[in-house]
Amino acid sequence: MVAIAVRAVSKVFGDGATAVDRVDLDVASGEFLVLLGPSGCGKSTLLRLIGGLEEPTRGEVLLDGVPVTAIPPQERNVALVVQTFALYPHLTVAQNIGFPLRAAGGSATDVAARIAEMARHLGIADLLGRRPEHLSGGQRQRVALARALVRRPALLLLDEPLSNVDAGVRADLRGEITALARRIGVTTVYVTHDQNEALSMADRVAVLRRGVLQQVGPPAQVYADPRTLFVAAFLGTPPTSLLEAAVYAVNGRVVLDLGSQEIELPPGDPRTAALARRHTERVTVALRALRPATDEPVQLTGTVRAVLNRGPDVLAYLDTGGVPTPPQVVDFPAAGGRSPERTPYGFVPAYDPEVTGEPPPAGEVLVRIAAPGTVAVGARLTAGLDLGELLLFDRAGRRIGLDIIS
Ligand SMILES: Nc1ncnc2c1ncn2[C@@H]1O[C@H](COP(=O)(O)OP(=O)(O)OP(=O)(O)O)[C@@H](O)[C@H]1O
Repeated sequence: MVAIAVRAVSKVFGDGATAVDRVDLDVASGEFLVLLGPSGCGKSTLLRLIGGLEEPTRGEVLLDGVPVTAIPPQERNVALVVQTFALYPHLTVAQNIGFPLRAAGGSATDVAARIAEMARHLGIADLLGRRPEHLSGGQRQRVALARALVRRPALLLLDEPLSNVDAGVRADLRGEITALARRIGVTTVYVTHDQNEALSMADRVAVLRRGVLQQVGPPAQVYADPRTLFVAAFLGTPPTSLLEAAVYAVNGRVVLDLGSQEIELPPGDPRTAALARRHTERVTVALRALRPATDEPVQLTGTVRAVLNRGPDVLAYLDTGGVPTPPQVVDFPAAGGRSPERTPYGFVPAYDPEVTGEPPPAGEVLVRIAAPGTVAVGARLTAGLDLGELLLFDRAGRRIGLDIIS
């Protein structure tokens, strides 16, 4: 096992594209770290930089304190498995798994024992005589993992290894990979764009956007306590609802005006001081799926626009009449919006001057209704709001009041 230190690493490709932008990251020995982010955010490039397969333009990567570029490839003891891992078609499963050991001059007995051990770990002992063409996608990735791990690498790098595998098998393999990495003791960096995969597998998850590291932490923490609007929007099943609000903060009263409804923060809410400085500003309110109202002091009412039955629950798409922030979280301050209008509190919010054009569709929040409950399209529905779970972001996508909360 090896500890990874990424120090102020940037990677700029020949065409000028910055794939990785001043990333600092530490991965402890034996840790399972997942790099998460949308397509093109630099995950694979960062993984390759960690493995020493790419050289940083600036900064350096150290494995157990030694810069990787200083270590010859054959001595790096790094194994990489990618999405479409090529097995040798003319070799059997056993020969494929044993290939790296034979290439390194291992004895026949030792090679056979290690093949049997890896095959047992990955549940493919009955496939050893088959050729890759007679394997399913999931079985092939098991063989690829066995071949990567048979050399007992100190560092395992996995680049979307399950994206070509059927959904059911993928769920099984997620659990097996994390259990196996822990059992055999290998530091693992796993790349995915799938938040569920990341949250279910990682000891810690590192979220990347456009080459910039947004946040690193245990899955539950990154989910519950996102530092940026991007992280809040990227993590959420069902998707996080994002609404625009104008801040009214006068005489100790703090109201988030959503257009047709409002959320008033109670006196003493830890975010009050931060919001008091933002009177008349426009902020983004991020809401994870709500529940039908019971006796919460703050509630949102709307018309049910669509209903999605998901088995264990029903998801209602509630039109609250508010203004949405685009879910893809475009670069601020260019987010879509509406023409400036006075709020009921008598001020014109500080909207971005460049915003013009059509008013966006009305803001929608998702309400999760426990099965077997249901709700009709067109019905009025009131959702309850837990203010402790309300996330607020400024126009640069930074969390408001985080300094107070954390
Ligand atoms: N060899 C290369 N030459 C030029 N640009 C590259 C090269 N490799 C990656 N890039 C660019 O760097 C950026 C990051 O790419 P990278 O493959 O690391 O992203 P990713 O998050 O892994 O995406 P995906 O999930 O789609 O694989 C992209 O804009 C990509 O086009």
